[in-house]
Amino acid sequence: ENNDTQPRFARSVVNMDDLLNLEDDLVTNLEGFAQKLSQKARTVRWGIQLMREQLERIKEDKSLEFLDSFKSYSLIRHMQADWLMWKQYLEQPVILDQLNYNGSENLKMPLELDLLDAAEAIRRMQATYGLLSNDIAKGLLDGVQYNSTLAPIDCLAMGHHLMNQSRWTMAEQWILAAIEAQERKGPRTEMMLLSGPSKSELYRTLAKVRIGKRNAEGALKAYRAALKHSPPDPEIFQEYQHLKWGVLTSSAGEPIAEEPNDDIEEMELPPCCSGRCEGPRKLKRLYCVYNCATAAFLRLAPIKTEILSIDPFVVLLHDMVSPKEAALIRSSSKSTIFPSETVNAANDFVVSKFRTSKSVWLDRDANEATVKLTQRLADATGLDVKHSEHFQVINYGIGGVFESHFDTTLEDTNRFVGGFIDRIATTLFYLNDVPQGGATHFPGLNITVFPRLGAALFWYNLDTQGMLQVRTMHTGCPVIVGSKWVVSKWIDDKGQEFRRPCIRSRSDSKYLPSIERIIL
Ligand SMILES: O=C(O)CCC(=O)C(=O)O
Ligand SMILES: [Fe+2]
Repeated sequence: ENNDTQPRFARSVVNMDDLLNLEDDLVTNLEGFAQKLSQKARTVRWGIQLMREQLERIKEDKSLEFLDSFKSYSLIRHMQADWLMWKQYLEQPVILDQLNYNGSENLKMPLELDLLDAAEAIRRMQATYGLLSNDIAKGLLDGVQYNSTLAPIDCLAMGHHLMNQSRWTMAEQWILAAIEAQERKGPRTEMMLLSGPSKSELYRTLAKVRIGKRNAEGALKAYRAALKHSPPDPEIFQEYQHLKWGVLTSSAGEPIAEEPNDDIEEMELPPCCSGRCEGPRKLKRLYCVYNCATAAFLRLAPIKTEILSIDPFVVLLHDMVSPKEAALIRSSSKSTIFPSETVNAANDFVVSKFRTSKSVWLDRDANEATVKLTQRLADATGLDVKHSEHFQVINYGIGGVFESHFDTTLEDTNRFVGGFIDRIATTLFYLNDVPQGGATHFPGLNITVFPRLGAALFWYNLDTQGMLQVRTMHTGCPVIVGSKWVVSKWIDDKGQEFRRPCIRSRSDSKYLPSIERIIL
């Protein structure tokens, strides 16, 4: 993908202000244009009135034969010259002032690619949480009713997006939602003035989707509805007739693309982003401790530590980031944050659909907050955080996800050769509450952690012999409402040899100076 220089509006919330400002400028600009148009219309109307009066005065004379020579002169002059002036005036276009998008960084319009990003995000969110199109259109998201709805044109556009992918079943849901939205007479959009969609267009699209689904009966029914709602439309009628004859002669048109399998597995999203799944979970009950063991300072200020799993070791550390620190980190990365990249098979960094977020690296001295976080993490984990990567600030926008993955970079067999460094542990600091969705989920552990401002999720990717713990596979679940800000910190295996030495069995783990000692 060579779209790496595009703003990718859907992938973060940081550019939404730019978009709102741009929309504001565009509307103001259009208002200026409308003013010029009304000015012109006023001039024309006034001209009409003056000419009418003139005409009445002339006609007041009983008969045209008595028209005096001055009046005749005046009429001829007017008709010969003034109408030319009018013609010129009327033909002169009213110009819409050009906004300078191309030149300016903050005046970028969303592209087709952005709409694609946004529509894909909604499709993924729907598949992950099992949301029905009509519920979304009515503002009912995973059981929560919001005071906002989608317009018919929004639903129709989702339908078109899915039709392009031959996802007929979902497309049909969206077109039906569009029809319902149309009937609901909810908030109106200005496009109703220019391009509808009309009822007949919606039903015609429904017919096309049903042809895609090979549901000829349903398609005919939709065509009949389209015809009922439109003035006689030969094009629709012809489509209807074609289908009818095609059905009667049982050669239902050209072959149609197979519908792709909308399995969540195919999208590598786990089935339980909602956190409401039954399933094996080793730790049946909440298990909390005050950690005052991994640093002397913690005897004064122990860290509330929630143990989520023992093997692999996963904990949720509380009060690791203050609201002020979180705000500082967010604001200091807003201008530098960029579409996140992942490494592909050819080892290139690419903007991918597996990770729809924006991110930026901050080193430990970037600001007061990163300095504090570094110290707190060292205290909380007992690890040597000098051996770690920079902080990575991540923001997810519409339906933002990070599909299931491991954080490690090496194969087990390469981990101890050539001086390569791998990520022994991961920390995710949550910088805000996410109103809905956006959990970090471990499919292999049935653990779903919803972001809470200030909490930090910590786990070991490698076991005490340096091997990958396969159950540390994890997912950044789609954000449903709001946005999600996290900071990740990956800790190197190299450099922790004395803090978390290689040991053969768990019973030896009492010799670990690192955080695992809190469970002993
Ligand atoms: O955002 C999340 O919850 C997961 C992030 C993650 O897995 C990563 O950055 O490696
Ligand atoms: Fe990760």
